[in-house]
Amino acid sequence: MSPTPVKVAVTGAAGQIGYSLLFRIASGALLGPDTPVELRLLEITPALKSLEGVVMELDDCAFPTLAKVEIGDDAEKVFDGVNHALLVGARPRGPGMERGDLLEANGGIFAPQGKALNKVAADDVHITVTGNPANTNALIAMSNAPDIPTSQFSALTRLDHNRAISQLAAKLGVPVTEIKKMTIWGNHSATQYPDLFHAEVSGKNAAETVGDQAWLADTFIPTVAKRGAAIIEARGASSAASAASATIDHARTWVEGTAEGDWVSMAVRSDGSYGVEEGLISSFPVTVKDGQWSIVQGLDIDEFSRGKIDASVAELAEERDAVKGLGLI
Ligand SMILES: NC(=O)C1=CN([C@@H]2O[C@H](COP(=O)(O)OP(=O)(O)OC[C@H]3O[C@@H](n4cnc5c(N)ncnc54)[C@H](O)[C@@H]3O)[C@@H](O)[C@H]2O)C=CC1
Ligand SMILES: O=C([O-])CC(=O)C(=O)O
Repeated sequence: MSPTPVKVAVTGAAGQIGYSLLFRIASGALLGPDTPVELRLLEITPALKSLEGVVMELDDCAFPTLAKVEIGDDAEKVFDGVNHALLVGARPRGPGMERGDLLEANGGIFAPQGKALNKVAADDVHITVTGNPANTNALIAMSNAPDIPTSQFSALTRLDHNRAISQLAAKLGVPVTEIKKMTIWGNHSATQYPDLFHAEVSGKNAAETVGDQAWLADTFIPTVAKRGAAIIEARGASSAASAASATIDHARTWVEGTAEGDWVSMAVRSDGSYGVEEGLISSFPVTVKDGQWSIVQGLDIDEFSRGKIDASVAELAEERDAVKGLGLI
C-alpha cells in the first residue's frame, strides 16, 4: 500500500447519501485496494453528534484502506490539503418540488465552501458537486475559488447517465456492459437530455437499434429525466444509495480515466462547445485522461437534439442569472 493517504472530503456526511458513500470510499471503491484514504467529513454543528455515530461504525468495519477520519463544522479545517472534495451537503427536495426550487436554500452553502477550498485544498483537488441544484451549485463554488483551475470543478450527472444506460439495457434485453457512449446533455433537472443518437449497443447505433422514435421521445427521455421524482414518490425520500454510487463512479473516472472507445457524462464548465454558452456548468460527453477531462468533439447534433440541448441550457442560464441576483457569483 502506498504510504501517503489520499485526502477525500465529503460534505453533508451525516446525511442519507453520506451514509452510503463513506463506507464505499473507506472500503476502496474510489481509490482501489492499494491506496489508503483519509476521510475529512464536514457537517453543520447540530449534525456532528450523529456524524460521530457514523464514524464509530466506520471504525467498526476495520477497513484496511481507511487510514484516518477527521470530522468538523469548519470548512477551512476540514478541506485543508484535500485531494478530492465531494460536495454533497445540501437540502434534498421533497414531493412536488423541482431541484431548482432549492437554489435559494442551498446556493448559500457553496460560496463559502468554494472560498474555503480556494484557500486550503491541495493544488490537485478535484471537486464534484452532488448537492442540488448541482450544476449551478458547482458554478457558485467555482466562481468563489478563483485560484483553482475551472477544469477541477464538476457536477454530477453520472446518476442520470447510469439511469439512461439501465433503461436502454432493459428495453433491449442486453447487459448494461453492452452500452457505450451514453450522453446526458445540460442540467441535472427535468430538462436534461439523455441522447441515444450517439450511444452504442454492442457497437451499433442505439437510436437505430431501438428503431422507435416515439419510445425514445415519450418514454425513455421522460423516464430518465423524472427518475429522481419517481424515487421520491416511491421511497418518500430522494435517491441516496444510487446517488452515492454515481458520485463514486464520477470521482473514480477522474482518477482512472475513461475506457478506450467509451465516454461518460459530466457537468463541466462549457468552453462554448456545441453552442452551450461559455462559462455555464453543463453536462457533456467527456473523456478523461491523466486527471483531465475533454469534451468529446465533432458529434452531429440534429434538430431534435438541438432543441432539447438548447432548452436545458436556457434553464442553466436562468439559474446562473438567479444566483447572480442573489450575489452568490
Ligand atoms: N446530483 C445528483 O444526482 C443527486 C443529488 N442529490 C442531492 O444531494 C443532496 C444531499 O442529499 P441527501 O444526502 O439525501 O440529504 P440529507 O438531508 O439526508 O443530507 C444532507 C446533509 O447535508 C448537511 N448539510 C447542510 N448544510 C451543510 C453545510 N453547509 N455543510 C455541510 N453539510 C451540510 C445536513 O446537515 C445533512 O446531514 C441534496 O441536495 C439532494 O437533492 C440527491 C440525489 C442525486
Ligand atoms: O431528484 C432529486 O431531487 C434527487 C436527485 O437529484 C436525483 O435522484 O436525481
